[in-house]
Amino acid sequence: MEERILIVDDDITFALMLRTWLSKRGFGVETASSAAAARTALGAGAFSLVLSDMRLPDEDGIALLQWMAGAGVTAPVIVMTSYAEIQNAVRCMKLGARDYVAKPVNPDELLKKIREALDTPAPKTPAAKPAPRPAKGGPAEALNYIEGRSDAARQLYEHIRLVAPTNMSVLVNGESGTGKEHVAQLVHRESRRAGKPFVAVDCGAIPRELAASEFFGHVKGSFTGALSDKMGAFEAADGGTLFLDEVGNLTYETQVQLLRALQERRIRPVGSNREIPVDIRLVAATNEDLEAAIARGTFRADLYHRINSFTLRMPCLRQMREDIPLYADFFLDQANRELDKRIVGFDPAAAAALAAYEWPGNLRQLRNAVLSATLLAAGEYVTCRDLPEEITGGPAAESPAAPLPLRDRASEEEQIRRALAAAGGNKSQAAKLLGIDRKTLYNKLHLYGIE
Ligand SMILES: Nc1ncnc2c1ncn2[C@@H]1O[C@H](COP(=O)(O)OP(=O)(O)OP(=O)(O)O)[C@@H](O)[C@H]1O
Repeated sequence: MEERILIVDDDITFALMLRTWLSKRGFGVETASSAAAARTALGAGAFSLVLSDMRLPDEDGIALLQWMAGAGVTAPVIVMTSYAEIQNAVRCMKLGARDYVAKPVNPDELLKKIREALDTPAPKTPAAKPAPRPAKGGPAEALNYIEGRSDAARQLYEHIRLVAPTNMSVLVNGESGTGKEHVAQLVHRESRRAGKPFVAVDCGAIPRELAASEFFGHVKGSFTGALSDKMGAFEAADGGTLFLDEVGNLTYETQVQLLRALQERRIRPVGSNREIPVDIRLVAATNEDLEAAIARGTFRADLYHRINSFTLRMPCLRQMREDIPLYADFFLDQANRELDKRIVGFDPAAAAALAAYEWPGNLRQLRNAVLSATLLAAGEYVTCRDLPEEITGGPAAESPAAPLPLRDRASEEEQIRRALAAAGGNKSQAAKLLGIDRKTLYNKLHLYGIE
């Protein structure tokens, strides 16, 4: 019998992604977007495990745990929580949660914890069922990205999920570093071709004279240097997805050849007279305005229409400002793992500098900035000193443009202490960082007894 997991999270996109990912690993998965829906689902069917977010729209994870204990639901619970809420996760563990994972979720870690929870019977469970091993895990790549929560990001992922299951050719259009290749892979993973190959060709990197061979293959001896038979990208992607990156860089001649192959659904390797039928779904990416290229006469209109049954427009990072902290935390987590460091977060000034910057290099630039800052950070937090100068506005400009919001009383004291530390004890500077005037800061210092 398959193991059934209930995911409780009001972030529907994330829950669906997790459901797909876990289903592919052999679990039966259901989702609930509120504590009330979770109670209904738990009441209606047996689950082997519950994976619940800490914050739910109607109640928190703690209340759900208490209800489960009262209702005699013994399935182990793993809570998902942000770094800021680790304290609550600890409370959940005291209330009987089996484990917790930090969001953004690291898929390998999550799978490991799920398996551990399923393999170790709960102390009070009298007859734990023998757990059949879930299907073997696929590449960890599957969750190696995070979905933004801004309107622009939500709309992108909504469109991806609509177009992915179809056979339509997709053009991914956006600035460099916005994650076009990631999106192309996601379209593949969420399609019916997911079990088949995903073959990426960087159209900007193929020498003109080798393009035909790269796409269609060649037979030995067909040209100087063709030392053996070679399979082309079309044939390699048969049944799956062919991803043409930087499609605007194709020469006119190659565009004609591609168009023919796409129309006829057959290819002929260079030097061969054998035609091979191919079944591919095309995803192409570009950071160029292809319509302008058509107007200039450098890109064929007929090929454009072939590769562009549907356009996915990638928002640039500055259009998703509210997602910057989310991505920054995600990249920090990646960097901590990669560099074996334990940096907890960004100090207020660094966080504000990240939020205010324009990010011409988009997610790639943010990832690189966070990676190098993680390497440089000497304390617990990334500070402005650790960030590249173009982001902080130079070594002297430690004060960011955007003020830091003060949220609730619990976090306020901590924010104030961090702002003071970031400002080297200078109260005017700290007040500026916090977006409050000096007098208010003095009042608050008095209130919290901060010297
Ligand atoms: N949603 C995401 N979550 C986490 N990381 C991401 C996401 N999207 C992109 N990245 C990271 O940003 C970097 C750039 O992504 P990618 O190569 O897909 O961009 P691109 O738009 O194809 O860039 P280019 O046009 O320059 O080829 C990658 O290192 C990737 O890891």
